[in-house]
Amino acid sequence: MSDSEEEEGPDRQLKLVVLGDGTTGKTSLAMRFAQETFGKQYKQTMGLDFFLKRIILPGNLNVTLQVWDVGGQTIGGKMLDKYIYGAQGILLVYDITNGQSFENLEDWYNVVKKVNEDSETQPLVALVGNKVDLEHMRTVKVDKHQRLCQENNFSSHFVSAKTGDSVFLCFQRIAADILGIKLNKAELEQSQHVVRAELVKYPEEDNQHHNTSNCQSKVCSMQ
Ligand SMILES: Nc1nc2c(ncn2[C@@H]2O[C@H](COP(=O)(O)OP(=O)(O)OP(=O)(O)O)[C@@H](O)[C@H]2O)c(=O)[nH]1
Repeated sequence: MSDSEEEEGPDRQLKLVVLGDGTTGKTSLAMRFAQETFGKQYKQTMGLDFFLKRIILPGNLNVTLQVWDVGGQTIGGKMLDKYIYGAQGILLVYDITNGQSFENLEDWYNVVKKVNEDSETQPLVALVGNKVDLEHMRTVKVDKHQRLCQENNFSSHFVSAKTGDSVFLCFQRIAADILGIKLNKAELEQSQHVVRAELVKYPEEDNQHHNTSNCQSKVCSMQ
């Protein structure tokens, strides 16, 4: 074995399937994780999209995450079972501002259970509340989320695909849990994404207006 091989260690592949209602932000989450981008424009996923991302877990373990981003409209369709089959991890995603998307996770989870009913190994299931940047519009109480996790032994995550808040951490924790690796506090903190505030740029003439006496509250806004 060469030095570089020794340093890098063996590669592992994990299949993670992202499920949940349309517009909860599944594609945005996968794109934020795999490509560090976010698009405000909604484009419905027809069927399935794939994303690949290689991460390194403690012990120099290289893990390639295959993220299967399943369109919200596939529930009840013929292909869904096939997409879920063989997954080591399932992300059940809802939008914290949309109560129905939380309630509907029961249907998604029922499909997961059905697909795995004869399987010896069960996938790890993560409950992911997305859009925490819209905390002021939250309709799904944190208590409800925690209860569902406890009742079903789900791992618990709150993220924002928009700001990137806790997105890498979410995937890293899921991969580590599947592989039975413990992340220490420093590793967890390192993965916490610093939330970036966007500066609102006013047109030139507006700037003059804002540079007057009451400018303090208007020049810099956070979105
Ligand atoms: N504010 C906010 N908007 C988000 C966030 N994540 C996604 N969105 C927006 O929500 C809309 C839907 O996002 P998608 O990622 O396409 O949702 P999806 O779950 O993949 O939808 P389907 O393809 O229909 O299953 C888009 O307009 C996104 O820009 C988030 O964290 N915060």
